[in-house]
Formats: sequence, C-alpha cells, structure tokens
Amino acid sequence: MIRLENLTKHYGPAHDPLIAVDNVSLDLPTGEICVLLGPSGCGKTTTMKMINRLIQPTSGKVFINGKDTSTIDPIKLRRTIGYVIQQIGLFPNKTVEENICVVPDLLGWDRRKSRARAKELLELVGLQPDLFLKRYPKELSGGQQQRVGVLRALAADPPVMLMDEPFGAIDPINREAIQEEFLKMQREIRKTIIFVSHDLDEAVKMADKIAIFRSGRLEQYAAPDELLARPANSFIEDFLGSDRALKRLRLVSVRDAMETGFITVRSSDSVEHALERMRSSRSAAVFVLNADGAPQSLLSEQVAELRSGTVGDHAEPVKSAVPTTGDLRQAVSIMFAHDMPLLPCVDEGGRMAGVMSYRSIVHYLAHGAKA
Ligand SMILES: Nc1ncnc2c1ncn2[C@@H]1O[C@H](COP(=O)(O)OP(=O)(O)OP(=O)(O)O)[C@@H](O)[C@H]1O
Repeated sequence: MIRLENLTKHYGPAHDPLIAVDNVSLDLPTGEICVLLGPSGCGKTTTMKMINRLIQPTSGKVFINGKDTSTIDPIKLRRTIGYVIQQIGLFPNKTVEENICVVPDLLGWDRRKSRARAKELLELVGLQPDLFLKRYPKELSGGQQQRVGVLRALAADPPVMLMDEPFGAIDPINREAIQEEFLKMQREIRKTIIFVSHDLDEAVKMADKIAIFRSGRLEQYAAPDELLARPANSFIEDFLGSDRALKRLRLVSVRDAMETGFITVRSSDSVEHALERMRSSRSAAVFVLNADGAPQSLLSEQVAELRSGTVGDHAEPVKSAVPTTGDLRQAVSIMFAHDMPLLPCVDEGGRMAGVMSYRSIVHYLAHGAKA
C-alpha cells in the first residue's frame, strides 16, 4: 500500500512560497490504481514525483508498504518503482530487449533470467518476441514504443508503478486499445499504481480511486462511481461536466442494474392471459423464449390491450439483446439504436437473464451507487 501523509511542496522563497502541493494525505491499497486528476498546474506531477523522490518534499511523508521512503537511498528507491512517462524515453541505440532489461541489468539480475523476462513481457502485450526483441525504437510505431516503455517499467517486477500521462501522446483509437490491454495485464500483475491523467474518461476507465486536485489541495478522493454520483463540491461538479451521469453508465454492469423478475409466456397463450400476467406483476411486457431459453419475441401491454388471439399473432421479434457482462452504456446504445424501451439481457449461453428498461437505468443511477 502507498500512503501519503501531509505531503507538501513549496517552491521559491520561504517567506513567500508558491505552494505546489498542500498537505496531501491519502492511502492507496496494494494492487489498486489511483488516478491523479485536475486542472493544469494543480500539483499532480509534483505529487507523483515526490513518491519516487525525483522531487524532494518540503514536508510530509510517503510510505510504501509501511516503510518511510525518506529512509531509503533515492537511487535504490527508484529501482523499485516502475516509471512510465508520456515521452517514453526509450534508448534509441539499444534494442527493445536491451531497453526492457535496463533495470534488471542495473540490479544485477542473471542475464538469462532478464532476457527470459523480456520475452515473457512482450508476449503479455501481444508483441511477438521473434519480431520485436532485436528491433530498435525507431523501427516501432508510437503505440508499440509506448508498450515497450510500460514493459521496461515492469521488467524488474516493482510493486509500485508511477505513470505520468503514459498514453497521452497516442491517438484515440490506439489509446483505447492500449488502455484495455493495460487493464487486462493489471488484472494479472496487480501492481499498486499512481497514474497522472488529463483525461476524465481515461480516469473513469482506469481508476479504482480518483484523486481530484485544485491548487495543490486534494479536493476529493473516491471511487469513480462515487465521485460521479456524489461530487463533493461545485468545483468538482463543474470539473466532471454536465454529462457525468452518462460517464457513470460505463461503470455499471448490466448484471447489477437489470431487473430479473421478467414474465415469460408461450406463443400459443392467449393475449388475455398475457395481459393478466402483466397486470398482476406490474410488468410492461411479456417475453416468449425459444427452446434454448433465448428471448425470441415480446408483447407489450399497449399492444396487448388492443388485440385478441394468441401471443404469437402479435408479439414483435426481439431485435437485439445485451450481454449481462456488458455495461449500461452498451445497453443504452442498443436501446437507442433499435428503439427498444425494453431490452432483454442474456447470459453467456444466450439465455434470457433479465430486462433493462429506461426506468431501471434511472433507478440504478439514483439509488445504486455504493456509498
Ligand atoms: N521547479 C519548479 N519551480 C517553481 N514552480 C514549480 C516548479 N515545478 C512546478 N511548479 C509549479 O507548481 C505547481 C504545480 O505543478 P505541477 O507540474 O505539479 O502541476 P500539474 O498538475 O502536474 O500540471 P499539468 O497538468 O499542467 O502537468 C504549478 O503552479 C507549477 O507552476
């Protein structure tokens, strides 16, 4: 775990200092990602660089796994903390393999062990070792260079990583891909990560915790969903933007927000029977499933009220469904695209598991966020 305790940095003369970081305290549990966010000049980078002592704090302390880092030699400290920066900073005259092995070599690792590690890391991000180990940085795309930059920081298996806008220079499409890939890797390696970003969407996607700074002060420190649901003050509300409810949609899984008490009928059932079932359960529609349990068609209350005969005569085919593993943004997108106020949710086997409605989404956004 990383603990910042009253961390403070002043620049300039003591009688009239510029207070870059002002009494910041926070705890980040092992294996979590904390994104530092806030307007330009609010103290994000200074805070991060005090963790690996590239900047010396004016006062306050940083603890890593309970150890006061001011008692560790700064050079040694930096070798145990991975560091990724936007400008990447690969050595142009070293191969990918040599670049990845820089810290293990400095630490005196056995050569075979470090070379095996380089190979293993490249495989982890889908870069074929045969093709890439012996290449030079200039023979890589920007996205590939950034991946190698991340691998270099991971090579000596540091428990803590600092990442200063690591994906800031990558185009939006590749950036999405590299973020996904990084999160997938993080699920395996479980590093404790402090990550500076300018991008709220990136922060919401990557963070377990977001720390919002203003003028050197920590204004709010919370999980993304909590932050978006309950901004602590009007500065944060403005910073998050008027579309913060939409941003929350991607944080909520379909499984958590769907309604599971849906009604099913057979297509040979009468419309009257279907209507009775809807009314007694206060459902807006009934569903017909196929033999495998997949949603096939639906009959809404409005249609049923005007018709007679069998459900099969009047039910409309289900145009689409959302997987329960998806998020609310995906669900809303399908609902809009297909004009489906009621969207079936299906499990891995395609079987119907629940229903999403506009009402269930609004209800979840109003009441679902964990306090
Ligand atoms: N070496 C320095 N000497 C004097 N002032 C500095 C120094 N480094 C940073 N500052 C000031 O400290 C404050 C915080 O800077 P910092 O780089 O931490 O902000 P930031 O939030 O990372 O900004 P950005 O998002 O623009 O990168 C700013 O007002 C900056 O001008």
